[in-house]
Amino acid sequence: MDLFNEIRPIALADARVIYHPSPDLGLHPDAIFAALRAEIPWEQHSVNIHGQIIPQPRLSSWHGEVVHTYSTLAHVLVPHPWSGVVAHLRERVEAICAARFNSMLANLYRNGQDAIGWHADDEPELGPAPVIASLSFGAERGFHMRRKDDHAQVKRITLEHGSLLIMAGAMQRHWQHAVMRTAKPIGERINLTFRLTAGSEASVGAL
Ligand SMILES: O=C(O)CCC(=O)C(=O)O
Ligand SMILES: [Fe+2]
Repeated sequence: MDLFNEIRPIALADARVIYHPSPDLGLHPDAIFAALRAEIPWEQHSVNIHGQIIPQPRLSSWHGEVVHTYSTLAHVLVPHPWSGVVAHLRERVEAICAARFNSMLANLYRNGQDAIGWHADDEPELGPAPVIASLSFGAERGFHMRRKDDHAQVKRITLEHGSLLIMAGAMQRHWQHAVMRTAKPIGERINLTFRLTAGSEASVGAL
């Protein structure tokens, strides 16, 4: 059996979701984790909820060619240029997905208390049916999905060290996702989500 090509479609109505437990990323996942941990400039981002500045329960870093000015963010995020292992992974993931990505959000979940709440990556600049490629390294975490119009429809998968989750089709239109807090004593997890964002590429140089 060729483990690198073991691809598992996730059955989700009105969405296209594919899970690769061990895609060929050209480097061992342990080495990728160590390189990402050291190379990425991890930052504390905050959201502005009705004038209250709230730090996110994780560290993050934007990379690529697109400036993000999402309404909930408390500050404009100027992305870091592609470099090192991040640039390498972008090429590998583009080849595996046969898709182009110009933006990547990195998240560092320091322990089980770090999380990301229910949301969909449905910003207009991602388009109606974005392909989002999500790489996971380090501690395994549960990835929860629920249907936007029926929160009783839920699905949970485990994102393993070195895995790739591809979210496509109308996933972001019909489903939300989250990584919940856990009381389990677990270590660090790094997640990278590669996206293709329209619009603001030209403004990078202006900032
Ligand atoms: O950590 C994950 O697996 C998900 C991250 C996520 O949903 C996001 O950055 O939009
Ligand atoms: Fe997301």
